[in-house]
Amino acid sequence: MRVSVVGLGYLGAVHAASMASLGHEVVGVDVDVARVESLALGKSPFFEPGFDELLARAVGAGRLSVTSDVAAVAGARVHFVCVGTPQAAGSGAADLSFVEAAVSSLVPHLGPGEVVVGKSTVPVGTAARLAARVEAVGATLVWNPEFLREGFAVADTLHPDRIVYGVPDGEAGRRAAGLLDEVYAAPLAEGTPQVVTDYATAELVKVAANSFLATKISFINAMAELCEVAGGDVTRLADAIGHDQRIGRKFLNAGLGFGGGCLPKDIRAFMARADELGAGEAVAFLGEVDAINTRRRARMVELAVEVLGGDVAGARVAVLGAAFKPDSDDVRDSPALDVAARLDGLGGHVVVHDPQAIDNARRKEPSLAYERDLEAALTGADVVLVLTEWRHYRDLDPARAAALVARPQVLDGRGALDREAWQAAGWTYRALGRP
Ligand SMILES: NC(=O)c1ccc[n+]([C@@H]2O[C@H](COP(=O)([O-])OP(=O)(O)OC[C@H]3O[C@@H](n4cnc5c(N)ncnc54)[C@H](O)[C@@H]3O)[C@@H](O)[C@H]2O)c1
Ligand SMILES: O=c1ccn([C@@H]2O[C@H](COP(=O)(O)OP(=O)(O)O[C@H]3O[C@H](CO)[C@@H](O)[C@H](O)[C@H]3O)[C@@H](O)[C@H]2O)c(=O)[nH]1
Repeated sequence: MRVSVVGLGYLGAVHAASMASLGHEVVGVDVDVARVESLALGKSPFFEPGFDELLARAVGAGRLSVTSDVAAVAGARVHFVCVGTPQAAGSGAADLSFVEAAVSSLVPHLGPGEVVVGKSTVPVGTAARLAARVEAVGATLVWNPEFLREGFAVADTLHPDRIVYGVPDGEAGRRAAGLLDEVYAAPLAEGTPQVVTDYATAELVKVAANSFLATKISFINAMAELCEVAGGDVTRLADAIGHDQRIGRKFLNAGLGFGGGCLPKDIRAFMARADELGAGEAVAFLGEVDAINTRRRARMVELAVEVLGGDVAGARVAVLGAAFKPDSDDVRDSPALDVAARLDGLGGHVVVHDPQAIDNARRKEPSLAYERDLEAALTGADVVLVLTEWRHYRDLDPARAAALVARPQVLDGRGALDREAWQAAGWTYRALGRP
């Protein structure tokens, strides 16, 4: 089927190439001309495992074309809206200007019976508000939130845990859902659970899922705070409670907490929207989830100051990791980069290493020093902070690393290292939530 994808960022570009890999004829549209030029050549503008190959195949086979001219969407039967919904400047609310602009640009090119599919994460009530504009030209709006994780984006798109549609009542909604079923025929044939619901529920499913994940992470980080004052070990605690099938071990990794372009801004936007609806109390706990999360960053800085004898000024600080999570080059609200910047602000000579995110990190924090070679980053360090759990850091040989640094002191912000092995190699090992 001919489909269009408007907005080709981490979500949209992967969605477009994935739809092409399912055999659809895809036209991708983005207002960022440099991004369009790169994608049109089959070159990914960001790092995402498996995406380069998928993109090159889709473009090479002629199944994916990319343009900045939205008129090219004409003739597609399904149009996916994948533009950003960042946190608005000066408030926690979502900035919907990109979604508004994308829908406005699409409407003049829509025909009767076509379907506009919102995939961006939006505050509840957005779809109902946008639907009239789409329906005015005889098309139908479906809200189909996306749950992919960066680092696993291709697999999550092609083999999702579930597919959720928010559709309007009646025949138009049923027809639109049927057309979208044709696009997603392959994952549906694999038995992917499907939930078809109203717009509000579909929008809420997305922010509820991210709120739950954020809460689970902050819960274990709150336990880490308790472990720190009481002398417990949060890793053992997480293992023990995670054995309970009702709790589960996933998303109980204590450490520097959550960052990225989704969880932080989504819980803030949820609180802002709930306030507007007069239901702020229902999700007020998310304020605590956010506060616990940011306290972890401050605690990591304290720990660095402590092991440096009370003063960071002049010390060489090796920060391993800039991306908000491994297998991504995304530095949006990255806890690692935040801690690096705070230590730089205290006068430390901070050198940041990351296998993929240095260019993005440099754009965001230009005053930090960056080093692409891991051994060079470690050389002469007074303290080493592991802030993103890349495999490269897990695989470090602690004896070899000890020979490079000035002082063998390591702070494991992600529970990434084998504590016993590092201690055996002469390192002073400290971690959040562990004795
Ligand atoms: N990144 C993820 O892992 C992920 C997962 C699930 C949901 N989401 C949601 O998906 C949405 C997109 O997130 P992202 O991470 O891909 O953002 P992003 O910033 O990486 O990409 C957004 C893209 O939209 C383009 N754009 C903006 N306005 C446009 C317009 N009017 N027409 C065409 N293109 C336009 C931008 O140039 C950019 O390339 C957000 O709502 C986000 O919350 C993201
Ligand atoms: O036990 C854990 C798990 C994760 N994190 C951190 O939490 C953040 C988010 O991780 P993750 O959820 O894996 O990455 P995202 O790619 O941001 O994905 C989330 O946000 C997306 C955008 O909405 C959703 O689609 C996904 O389902 C949701 O997991 C990262 O900083 C991780 O380091 C922890 O600190 N401890």
